[in-house]
Amino acid sequence: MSVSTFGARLAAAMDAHGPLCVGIDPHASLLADWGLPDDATGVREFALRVMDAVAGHVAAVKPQAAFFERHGSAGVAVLEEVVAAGRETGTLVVVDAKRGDIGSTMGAYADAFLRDGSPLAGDALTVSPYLGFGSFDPAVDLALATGRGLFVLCLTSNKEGHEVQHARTEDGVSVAAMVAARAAAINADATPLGSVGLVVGATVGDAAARAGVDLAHVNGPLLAPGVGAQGAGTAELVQVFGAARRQVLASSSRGVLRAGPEVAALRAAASRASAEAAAALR
Ligand SMILES: O=c1ccn([C@@H]2O[C@H](COP(=O)(O)O)[C@@H](O)[C@H]2O)c(=O)[nH]1
Repeated sequence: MSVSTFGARLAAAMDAHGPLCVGIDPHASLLADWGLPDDATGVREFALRVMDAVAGHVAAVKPQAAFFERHGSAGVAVLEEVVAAGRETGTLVVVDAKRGDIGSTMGAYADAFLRDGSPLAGDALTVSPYLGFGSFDPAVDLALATGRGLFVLCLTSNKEGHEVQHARTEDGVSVAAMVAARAAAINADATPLGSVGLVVGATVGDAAARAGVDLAHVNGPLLAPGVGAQGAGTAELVQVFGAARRQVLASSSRGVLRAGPEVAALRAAASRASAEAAAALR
């Protein structure tokens, strides 16, 4: 039986719902604003309410694992419920756990986040390439075999990212350009979109050009955090992505979540953010 690829499913979801991913980041401060306790029961109410509001209305959701893990096993169990809710509602789930380790350990992370039947396996996982791109070959292999995807950190939205990402390898190319080229090689023959994407912050300005990263040739999705709370909007999306804009999945967490706790208000905020991203990227 052939599996549909993550790239194909994401392209279809963006065509159907627009290019927005809503981040599910149950910050302690947001739990307080929503009148919820800062424990796993509060996180559960928060996360499932966001799913109620946006599932079926946006292309994807992106639970940030850290905000679930900080509540221990009960929090991780809530993350599993979010993954299950995505599966039940047909909403793509990008688990933002930024895993990266030596290959033998990466195989265990791949089992946890990418293997069929694992309760933490959504549709895609964020990974860190700073132990070497080849170190997560086990994750690439399992993602491609199971129709899942990866988003590899390339040009991150934080101001410190350039220290590593613009550094030059011994071949004289930037680390970010090397990461992008390796993803492009894996995606080379994929249509309509490959399944190994990059994380490129919507806040990075002209960083892709400065680092020699050819975003349009990655042939994979570009996850763009930084929209909303970190200051990026329509103009920044246009500036950062240019000719690569059709590949972009813009991501906003607090920018949408601050509209809660009412489901209708959350849905309206997501819909506004989605329309703005679409205007910039289509
Ligand atoms: O470069 C990156 C990579 C990941 N993130 C994550 O995205 C969200 C952003 O949240 P906002 O509330 O919309 O600022 C968060 O989970 C980060 O860990 C990122 O911001 N930048």
